[in-house]
Amino acid sequence: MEVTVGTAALALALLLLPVLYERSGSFRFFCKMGFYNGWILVLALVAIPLCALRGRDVENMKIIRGLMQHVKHLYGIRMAVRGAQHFPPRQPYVVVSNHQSSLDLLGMMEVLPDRCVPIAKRELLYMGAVGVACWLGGIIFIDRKRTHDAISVMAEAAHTMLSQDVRVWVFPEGTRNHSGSMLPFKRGAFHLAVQAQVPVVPIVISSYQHFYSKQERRFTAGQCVIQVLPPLPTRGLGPADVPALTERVRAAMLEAFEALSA
Ligand SMILES: CCCCCCCCCCCCCCC(=O)SCCNC(=O)CCNC(=O)[C@H](O)C(C)(C)COP(=O)(O)OP(=O)(O)OC[C@H]1O[C@@H](n2cnc3c(N)ncnc32)[C@H](O)[C@@H]1OP(=O)(O)O
Ligand SMILES: CCCCCCCC/C=C\CCCCCCCC(=O)OC[C@@H](O)COP(=O)(O)O
Repeated sequence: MEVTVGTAALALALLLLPVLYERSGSFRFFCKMGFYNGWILVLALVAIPLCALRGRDVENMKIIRGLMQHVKHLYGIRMAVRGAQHFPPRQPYVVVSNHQSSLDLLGMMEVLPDRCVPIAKRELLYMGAVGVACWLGGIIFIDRKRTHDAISVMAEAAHTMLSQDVRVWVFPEGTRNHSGSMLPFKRGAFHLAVQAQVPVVPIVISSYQHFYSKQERRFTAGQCVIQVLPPLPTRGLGPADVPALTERVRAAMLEAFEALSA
């Protein structure tokens, strides 16, 4: 008898789910975000054996990028890339981009250059299969609670960039920012570029506000623009130039962000 009641309750709940999905925006939002994270987990499980053939290697980012590129279609997100001609050919550089949400992964994978790895918070490493896939992809992990260690990792990255022809992608805001603008930039990416004497390539992802809002629990189909801005050279610059370089790049990115998101 208990089993029958339980089964009936479960069946009723399952029948109600599509109604709830149709009627409740919040429920839809959580389903979509849950699926996003779950699907990335599944993709990571696919990526691991493929990447493991090479071991930890930045070339594995091509596999990760390839596996991620269909995800935007599942959500009806159209992405337009502008300014791709600004990527310097055949040399290391530091990409800096704004960071609104974990959806930025979609934009990143849309334009991620070959041999380019993100710098990520250490916590990602502990996300099960996702962490393993990131590690195999050569992603550089930093402990944000230990400034000194993070700076050492960045200094090491400057050597790796030059010795192994690697590009690095940094979110200089240092955290996701849903405010509709940009946080002040941390200077790590710019120290890195100056230490390696490589250009900074700013990338701006337009606001998601018209199709995605965490606060309002709204997530519909939509469109976003990914704008690659002209690179800024750092040859001849030293540590004293880093604050001005940081502000210059932020000002250019903010201007582009406001224009793209208007
Ligand atoms: C198929 C599916 C598979 C899986 C799916 C694939 C997943 C892809 C994953 C993508 C991951 C993306 C993840 C993104 C993130 O995790 S964002 C968060 C982590 N990133 C950052 O934090 C980068 C930005 N932060 C910085 O640059 C910081 O400066 C940092 C280096 C981290 C240090 O931060 P903090 O402790 O807060 O200190 P300050 O920024 O205040 O800096 C202190 C002073 O040190 C100077 N400084 C900074 N860096 C350097 C350096 N490299 N060399 C020398 N000096 C440095 C800085 O200027 C400060 O001094 P002043 O105040 O300027 O005098
Ligand atoms: C054994 C443990 C199992 C744990 C399983 C967890 C499963 C999680 C599955 C998928 C997660 C997909 C993660 C996508 C990565 C998004 C990158 C990102 O956006 O990181 C945020 C970081 O930039 C800034 O972090 P904060 O805004 O400071 O916070």
